[in-house]
Amino acid sequence: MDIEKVNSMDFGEFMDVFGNVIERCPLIAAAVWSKRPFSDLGDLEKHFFAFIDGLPLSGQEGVLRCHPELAGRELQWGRLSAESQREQSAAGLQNLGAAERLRLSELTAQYRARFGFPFVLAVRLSDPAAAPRELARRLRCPPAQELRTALGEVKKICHLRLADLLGEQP
Ligand SMILES: NC(=O)NC1=NC(=O)NC1=O
Repeated sequence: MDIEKVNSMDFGEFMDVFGNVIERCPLIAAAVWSKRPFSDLGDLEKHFFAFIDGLPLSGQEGVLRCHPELAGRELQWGRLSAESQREQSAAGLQNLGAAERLRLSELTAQYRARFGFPFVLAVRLSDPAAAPRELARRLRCPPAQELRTALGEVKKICHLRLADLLGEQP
């Protein structure tokens, strides 16, 4: 899909395609539609990122809270969005051993208890086996710093999803 096609989309088409590039936050795509025409993928992405950066703290935390846990119940029960399902299963999170799954769930529970939002990691860009180690490292970060790190992961996921949709190299 090229950027001219994107610019020609009406609101419904745009939402059908881009509504979930930020996981379970269609409001962001609905707002970004107003910014058309977009010059290229980078311009489209810039508007998604700018919306997130312009949110108040409560809104930024809300974006993170819309993300499913890594290898959590929603993955077990097949309740993930198509995009998350693809990402998490491609990262092998569906095939964790019982001990690995328990370790990850313990760490994600500690993380959520400390920060008030789930641990978000762009699993397509990281070694999934390193997720527990990365989670344990980030668990020790100051809240303000961790919020920035987590939003950075949301942006990486957004970039990958947009690149997929526009048929570009991520
Ligand atoms: N909590 C998460 O990090 N979730 C996810 N990361 C991805 O890359 N896809 C997800 O669903």
